[in-house]
Amino acid sequence: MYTFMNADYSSVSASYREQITTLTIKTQHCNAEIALFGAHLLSFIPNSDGRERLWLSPNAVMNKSKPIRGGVPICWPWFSNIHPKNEVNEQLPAHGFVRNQDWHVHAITETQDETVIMLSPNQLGMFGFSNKISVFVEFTFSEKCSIKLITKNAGKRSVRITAALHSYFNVNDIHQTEILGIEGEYLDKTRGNAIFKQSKPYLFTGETDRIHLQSDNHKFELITVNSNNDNIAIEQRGHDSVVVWNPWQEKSEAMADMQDTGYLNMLCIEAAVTQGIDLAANAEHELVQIIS
Ligand SMILES: O=P(O)(O)OC[C@H]1O[C@@H](O)[C@H](O)[C@@H](O)[C@@H]1O
Repeated sequence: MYTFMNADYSSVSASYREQITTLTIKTQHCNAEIALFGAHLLSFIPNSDGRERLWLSPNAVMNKSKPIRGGVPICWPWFSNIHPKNEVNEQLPAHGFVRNQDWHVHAITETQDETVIMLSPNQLGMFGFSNKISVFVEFTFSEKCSIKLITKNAGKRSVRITAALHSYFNVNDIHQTEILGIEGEYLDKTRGNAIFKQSKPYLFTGETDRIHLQSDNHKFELITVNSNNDNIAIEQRGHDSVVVWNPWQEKSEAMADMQDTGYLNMLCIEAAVTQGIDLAANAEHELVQIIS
C-alpha cells in the first residue's frame, strides 16, 4: 500500500473529507488543501488578503464515486472525450483516468519560503497508454500557488497526449466578472465548435464553453469586477489553449453535484493542451498554472 506521509512536516498535515484523504497546508504565506483523490487542489487562500481563490461546489461528491466538482481537477492523458488518437469516444471517462483515482505522495520539501508537494497516481497504463507514460503533479505553495503537471515518456516511442488543469475560480458574481488578456479567435463548443472572434470586454451573459487557441508561454490575468474589485491573477505555460467554461443556469440545475445557482460564483479558466502534443521517447512536458 502507498503511504501518504512518511515523515512529520511542519506545514503539511493529513485529514479527511468523508472518504477522501486530504493534505492541509499552512505556511506563513497561505492556507491550502489538496485531495489525494485526483491530486485535486480544493482550496488556496493567500494570507495577504485571506480570500479564497478557488470555487468548490457545496454539493461536490466526496466518496470517490465521481470526480470532485470544483477546485482544480487534473485532466490527463486526454481532455474532454477526445482520446489523443483524435477519436471522440463517449465511452471514455471524460477528461482522462487520473481525476477519479487515488494519488500518493511522491515527495514533500519544505523551506522557509515554500512548501512543495509532488504527487503521482496509483495506477498508470490504462486505456491503451503504456505504464511507461507517467505523470506527476507538483504543487508549490508560497504567496502564489503553482500547479505543475509533468508528463514523462520513458517508453521507446513517441506518444500523443492532451491534458488540462481545469481550475474553477471563485467569483463574486458572474454577471460582474470580466476576463482581461484573452483575445482572438475561439472554438465555441455551444455552437458546434464554430469559430468566433472574442469580443471586448470579455463578459458573461449565458452558457460559455470556449477553446481559445494560444501560443505557448501565454500569460493572462482574470479581473473580477465587482463591489470589492477582487482580482485573480493566472499565469500559465506549456498550454496550447485556454478553455473558458461556465455551464449557466440550466446546466447547473441538471448537475447533481452543483447547486442550481452555483454558476453565479464560479468560472473555469483552464490551462489546456487540447490540440495534442507528441512527446518523444525520453521527453518530458510541463503544463503550469500559477494562481495569485
Ligand atoms: O462535467 P465535467 O466532466 O467535469 O466537465 C465539465 C466541463 O469541462 C470543460 O472543460 C468542457 O469544455 C465542458 O464541455 C465540460 O462540460
